[in-house]
Amino acid sequence: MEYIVETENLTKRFGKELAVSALEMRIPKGEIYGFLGPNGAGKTTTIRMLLGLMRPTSGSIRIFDKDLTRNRINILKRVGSLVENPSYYPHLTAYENLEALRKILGVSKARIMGVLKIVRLQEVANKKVKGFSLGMKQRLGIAASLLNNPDLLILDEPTNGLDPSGIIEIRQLIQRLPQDYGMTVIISSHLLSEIDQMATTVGIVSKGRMIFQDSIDEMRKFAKQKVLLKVSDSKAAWRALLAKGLRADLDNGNLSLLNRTDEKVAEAVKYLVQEGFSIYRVEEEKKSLEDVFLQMTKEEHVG
Ligand SMILES: Nc1ncnc2c1ncn2[C@@H]1O[C@H](COP(=O)(O)OP(=O)(O)OP(=O)(O)O)[C@@H](O)[C@H]1O
Repeated sequence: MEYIVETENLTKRFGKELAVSALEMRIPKGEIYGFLGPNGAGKTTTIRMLLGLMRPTSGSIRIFDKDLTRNRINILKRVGSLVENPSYYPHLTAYENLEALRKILGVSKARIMGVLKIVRLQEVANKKVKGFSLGMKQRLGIAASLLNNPDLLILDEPTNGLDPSGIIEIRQLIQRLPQDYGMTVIISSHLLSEIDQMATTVGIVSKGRMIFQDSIDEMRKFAKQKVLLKVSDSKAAWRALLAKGLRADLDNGNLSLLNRTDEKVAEAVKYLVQEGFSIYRVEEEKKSLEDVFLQMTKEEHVG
């Protein structure tokens, strides 16, 4: 497999504290790599090392199959990044802000409208940034990170502080990048729900260590959610569902459906009602990243 990013034993210490510990990151080409972990897990430290902003205590980083320390400038020319909240000139327009960066990067003027289109800000290109919502500012930050037409895009918590519609906009924008532009994307987050529908590969860090690295489908097996049913007689209802061939679980008196498709849930509910059960609640079990961690640390899985 062709890896765009490959780290060996990547380690960073701050005094006695081990912020990143023997990380073996493997990011295949064209993937959206969700880099997940709770606050303080070491995501930002790892990203800073990938961007050559911080030296590893030990270990090595290969990007585009070249060693980062020896080919720093050539590698970073092909990398775009958005780390921390970007700063803008609020009294300048979106276009003018990008123009200032364009000159530094030495890319063509045409690229400015190109990246504004990608992030769907072309219509407000000539509006001052001070009137922008947080979501628009984040999109402008992504536009800036795309100016040099990178092969690898690294976004550190780009959805931080955004409302749900802002998160969806960023998601839709990022999802198109590998297909439309051949990019590989790293996106870090402390929220599984944000990464869940965007990433194709996932790396999960906890206390500086990689505790899981595999495809999103493999991760979903761990994070499998259920539909919980609150019914009048859960044990009898469970038996009835099984007898009907519907997959269900009874755990401490709590009944849940294992097949979450709309059709199967509707079928189960309809059947139980027909059989005379009262249904008080049908709800989706929400698993937090912490729940998934707990499960994963029990069965360590680094693919
Ligand atoms: N410059 C620094 N000096 C000392 N300790 C640091 C430094 N930067 C990070 N750390 C420590 O390293 C650990 C990992 O921090 P890091 O910021 O990489 O985590 P994170 O996963 O990105 O979390 P967050 O989402 O909160 O940014 C933390 O315990 C943090 O306190």
